[in-house]
Amino acid sequence: MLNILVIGNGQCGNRILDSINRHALGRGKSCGKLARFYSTQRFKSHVETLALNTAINDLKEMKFTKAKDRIHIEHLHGVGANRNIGKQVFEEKKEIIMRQIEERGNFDMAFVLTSASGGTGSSFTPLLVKEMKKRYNYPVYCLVVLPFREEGTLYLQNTAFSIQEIRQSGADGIILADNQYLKNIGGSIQEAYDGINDMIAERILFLLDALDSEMMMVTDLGDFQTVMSGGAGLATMGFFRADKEIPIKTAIQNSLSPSSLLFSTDVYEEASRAMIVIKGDRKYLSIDDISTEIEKLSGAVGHVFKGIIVRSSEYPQVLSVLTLESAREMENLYSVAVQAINQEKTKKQRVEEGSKMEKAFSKIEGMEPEY
Ligand SMILES: Nc1nc2c(ncn2[C@@H]2O[C@H](COP(=O)(O)OP(=O)(O)OP(=O)(O)O)[C@@H](O)[C@H]2O)c(=O)[nH]1
Repeated sequence: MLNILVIGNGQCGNRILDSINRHALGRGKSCGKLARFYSTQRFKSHVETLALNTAINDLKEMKFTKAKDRIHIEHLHGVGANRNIGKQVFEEKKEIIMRQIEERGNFDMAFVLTSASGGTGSSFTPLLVKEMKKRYNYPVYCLVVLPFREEGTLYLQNTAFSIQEIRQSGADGIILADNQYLKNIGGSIQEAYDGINDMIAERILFLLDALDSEMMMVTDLGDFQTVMSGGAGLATMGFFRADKEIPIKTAIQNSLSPSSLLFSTDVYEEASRAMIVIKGDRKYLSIDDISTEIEKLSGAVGHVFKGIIVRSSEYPQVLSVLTLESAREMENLYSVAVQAINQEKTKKQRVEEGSKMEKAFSKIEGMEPEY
């Protein structure tokens, strides 16, 4: 049995964590508010979850995460997308935060979930990972959500710096999920968030289940670590669940298709290593067909680990984890972020030079109101 820690930082991280807990409780979206009080989690592994946030309202909004796992790091009502304040708060509250992790015992692996663009999650995550890697010797993976590109200059510049800092923090890999890429999920913004969070939760839970299952063909934590250490330290995940009998080759291809991935990439061009885990009834899992399809992928990618879990009377499900040696979409994002940083810099300089407003204000210097 694996011991796994999942931490959600900031609002986005908290919400994805809550979605993971909801799925783990086996609950549908309509589940009542009180579920957390009488349900026990149905993880096979021993999974501890921890939500950290400076904004108490974000923590209160969580429905499926136990109160003892929602930790308020006091600082007004969030850090307002200011990563410098976020970093300062983390340093001030570091021991309180690390004690929460310490109290939860020892782990085989940890995930840290966050948005790249907000203030709290994106500034806490690199510092937290750095601290965890200093104190513990288990791998720490980050799942990082990229912003909608139209969310503004501050979010774009935060993204550029936070991803760079997470890469330098000692994290054992970064799994990317891109709001912009996934936004065609449709509906209102809240529905899009819920849909994206569910996609991420489903993939993470499948992965945890796979790493801790009896397999006909085995992929384990070691294989996952090898996959994640490949490429440029960036990865993404795909998932496909068949709702009827379909050829296993098609199910594998579907898990690698654009509509299944969390981040825009052509896996045959940009992936560096992969892990494919297939689950389903034995009668759907032709080993020959699986091998042919996996060989096609390894021909393009390099090394592909494959795992097969037999679950009677289940249609095939396929999870793909792919590390990337290049990521064109990330390069585009950094170009846009550089423009955003320059735009902010120019604005700041204009304010500092401040001439126009300062001149206007100074006109009344030394004067008194006359009545
Ligand atoms: N996928 C997804 N993205 C979200 C969700 N909530 C917020 N975001 C994205 O997260 C980014 C903002 O980061 P937050 O996590 O809200 O910020 P925070 O870490 O709480 O930081 P502060 O509010 O600045 O203290 C934006 O790009 C949002 O689009 C969510 O539930 N799901």
